[in-house]
Amino acid sequence: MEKVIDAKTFQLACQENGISVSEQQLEQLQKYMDLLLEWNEKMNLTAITKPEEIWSKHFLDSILPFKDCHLVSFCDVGSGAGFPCLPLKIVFPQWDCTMIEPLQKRCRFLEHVIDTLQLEKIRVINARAEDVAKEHRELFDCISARAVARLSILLELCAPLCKVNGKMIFLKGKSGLEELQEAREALKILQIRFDREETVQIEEAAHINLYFTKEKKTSKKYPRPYGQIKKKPLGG
Ligand SMILES: C[S@@+](CC[C@H](N)C(=O)[O-])C[C@H]1O[C@@H](n2cnc3c(N)ncnc32)[C@H](O)[C@@H]1O
Repeated sequence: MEKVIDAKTFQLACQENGISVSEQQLEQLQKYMDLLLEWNEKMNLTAITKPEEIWSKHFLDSILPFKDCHLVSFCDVGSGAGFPCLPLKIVFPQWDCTMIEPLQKRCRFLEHVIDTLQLEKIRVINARAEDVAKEHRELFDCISARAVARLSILLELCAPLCKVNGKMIFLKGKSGLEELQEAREALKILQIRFDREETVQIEEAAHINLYFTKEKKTSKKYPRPYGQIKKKPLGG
């Protein structure tokens, strides 16, 4: 893959992976980048501030793991400044998207991007995933999270939100495989099948994407309160 440094090389990299990105979608991504950099001066949204790094480490990194997904409803847990959900929504506008983010300031930013880009079929829930999951169960075809928690914790937060036979896709750094080993017991308890891992080299860093299928309905026991999950992750 050519080094991704601007809109054109980003578009080519997507094309090589079977994803077509139109000029209008590139403009929307550029606008999102402008808003991210503008708001980042007032609040902590991202440590990545060079445009060429945003194209690769935020946009491409968010989109490539989902290149084979054909979805109806998608939920991003711990969206922060919108990754991976917003680049996905721009490139796959037919998806119905939900972002769950507990920090109100970040939610305000996410709402502002949605309004400015006039995105439809997308919403922000200002809450923690474990609180949403108490009420709203088995709702989404696919749940994802990037840089939110270790895998055994994420599985407990996300499984209740996912439909039976739905997918869970977690974007991990180099600790991904070690986290997978650590989460073996949690997978058994929550009846989640590990499907595959995919390692993607984004510039100097290896990114490990982990793919799962939820096989059975999640017991009402989960998720436990966050304090308990953190203190004693399932199987830990
Ligand atoms: C390091 S940021 C990553 C943001 C984004 N996913 C990304 O990759 O750039 C982690 C985000 O997860 C959110 N978060 C932490 N615990 C959470 C929970 N229990 N439920 C939902 N979001 C959570 C935080 O508020 C924060 O915005």
